[in-house]
Amino acid sequence: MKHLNFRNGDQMPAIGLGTWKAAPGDVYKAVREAIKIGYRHFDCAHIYGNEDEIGTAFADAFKAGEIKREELWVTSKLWNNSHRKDQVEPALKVTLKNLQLDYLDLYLIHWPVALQEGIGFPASPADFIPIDQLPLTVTWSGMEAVAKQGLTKHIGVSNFNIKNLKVISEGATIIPEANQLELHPYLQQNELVDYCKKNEIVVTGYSPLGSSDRPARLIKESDPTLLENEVIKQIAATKNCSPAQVLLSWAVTRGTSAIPKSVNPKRLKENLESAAIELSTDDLKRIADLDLNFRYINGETWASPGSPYTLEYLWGK
Ligand SMILES: NC(=O)C1=CN([C@@H]2O[C@H](COP(=O)(O)OP(=O)(O)OC[C@H]3O[C@@H](n4cnc5c(N)ncnc54)[C@H](OP(=O)(O)O)[C@@H]3O)[C@@H](O)[C@H]2O)C=CC1
Ligand SMILES: O=C1CO[C@H](CO)[C@@H](O)[C@@H]1O
Repeated sequence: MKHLNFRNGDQMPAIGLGTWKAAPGDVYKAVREAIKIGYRHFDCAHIYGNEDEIGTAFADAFKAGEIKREELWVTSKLWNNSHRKDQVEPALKVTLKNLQLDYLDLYLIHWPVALQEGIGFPASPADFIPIDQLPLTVTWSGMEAVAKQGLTKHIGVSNFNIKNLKVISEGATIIPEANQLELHPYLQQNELVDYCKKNEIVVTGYSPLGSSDRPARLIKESDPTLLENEVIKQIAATKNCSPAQVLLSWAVTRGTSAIPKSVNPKRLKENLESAAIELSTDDLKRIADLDLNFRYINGETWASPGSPYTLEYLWGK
């Protein structure tokens, strides 16, 4: 298994298991199966609503002697309604309790967007807290505090552009160690990925298969999804592998991690094995040409009418 190195030398497995939309009942089985076949990296979040079931799967795998805690890499994320400094530790403790763990390997600020306490998703502009009232630096100081207490080994962010990374890095005692972004051939984000690499910020790509269990497609209904893209399919045919494996191999080849979600045993195996697939310079050139700057997770929830947040704030330079 390929790994990505953190600044202190800790290593995160390049392919992890995504758990968003993995339904109750399914996610327990998927995590147990994933551990059995060799997954060592799990991507979780409080907002996915299934951390308790994932925790039971971890606990049962430990009890069965299949794996030890220190052999796993577990990531979770702070939801947007807990951005005050004093909310970070209680939020992380809820996640640890649900996951039945003493510490996380990586804790991320899920979005650079603050919501009022208790709000899961905004229903009106009053549900937001404007960024000048609760700056990202305040949330980051809460993240530094939980890292210093040992509740998480590493801290980072998700959905941060270069500007927001610079905001929290200035004056920080721990420079962000990781950034989780939407990344796939239709959204390559080269400038942001390069910035992270130069600053030793480990990059994880989410929705690497185009989040195909969501209704979002491309600009037009007739456009192919990533898994149906002709170039991806042609490359897959030459390697006798699946389109998903080409997408995941591309992610790992460019030095990023990828966290495909699956609850299907055959696809779990296929995805884990993708890191062994070698892409040629010509394959990489053809995939580079597919970039459309197209987002499956477009951030519109946070930039709804009357919101203090805009798409330019989220995705601009
Ligand atoms: N930080 C953030 O803001 C975000 C983080 N994430 C994280 O990233 C993870 C992955 O992204 P996600 O949006 O779930 O979507 P993915 O791009 O991982 O796509 C998941 C879909 O692809 C299917 N699939 C899985 N493997 C294969 C395969 N080999 N061939 C064909 N289809 C396949 C799955 O179905 P099946 O399960 O039936 O196999 C599911 O329908 C999330 O689960 C979450 O952990 C996602 C979005 C935002
Ligand atoms: O990780 C993600 C998937 O789930 C959330 C919504 O339920 C998204 O907001 C988020 O980016």
